[in-house]
Amino acid sequence: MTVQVTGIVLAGGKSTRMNFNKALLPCGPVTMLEKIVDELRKSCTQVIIVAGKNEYDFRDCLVIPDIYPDGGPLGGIYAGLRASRTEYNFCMACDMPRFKGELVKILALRAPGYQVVVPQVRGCYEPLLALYHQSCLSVIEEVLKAGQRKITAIYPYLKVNAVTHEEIAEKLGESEYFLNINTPEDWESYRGSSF
Ligand SMILES: Nc1nc2c(ncn2[C@@H]2O[C@H](COP(=O)(O)OP(=O)(O)OP(=O)(O)O)[C@@H](O)[C@H]2O)c(=O)[nH]1
Repeated sequence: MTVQVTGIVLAGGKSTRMNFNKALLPCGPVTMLEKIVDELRKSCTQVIIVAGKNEYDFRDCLVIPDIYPDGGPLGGIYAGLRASRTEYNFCMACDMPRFKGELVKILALRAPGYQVVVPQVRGCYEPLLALYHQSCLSVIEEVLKAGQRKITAIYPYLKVNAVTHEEIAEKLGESEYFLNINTPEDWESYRGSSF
């Protein structure tokens, strides 16, 4: 990997649709959050969990609260970047059980010269599975202060490198690394396939 990367997991959501904290859903013997942190450790120098008001007890991880209450995932990215010591940071949701740490290395190779490196799956950005440079902070702050919560609202102001799913799959193999779980139905379907 050409650049050092901090892994930032956003785990401060309300999990309203699941009606149970998604980070704590069991994936085999561990929770979904533990599974993700283990994968991030394969590629990242440090892992930060932005917990919002939730409480997590993780050794070897920095667990921090949000800075913007009700800032949503964009606010979580902001808090994570503020706490990080590396220029590039891989920010992701806590509800993506098929995530592979190798993805961070694939995106990091494409980072030099860009502020955001984001997978594009079937033409759509995956903004909660992307690299963000520290220099995004001022734009994120402006967008949050303007009351916007959509992560992609920051993209028009930044140098964004979109990496297609096909390019990623060439290196990672065909996997649903971008799958995210929101509802009990999503969870049942995921469990019905495999961990
Ligand atoms: N730190 C932080 N993370 C958040 C916040 N809101 C959402 N997230 C995280 O961002 C990711 C995507 O969140 P969503 O699935 O859109 O929202 P959610 O609140 O978790 O779930 P719903 O209430 O069902 O919409 C998840 O990993 C959440 O834990 C927030 O305000 N702060």
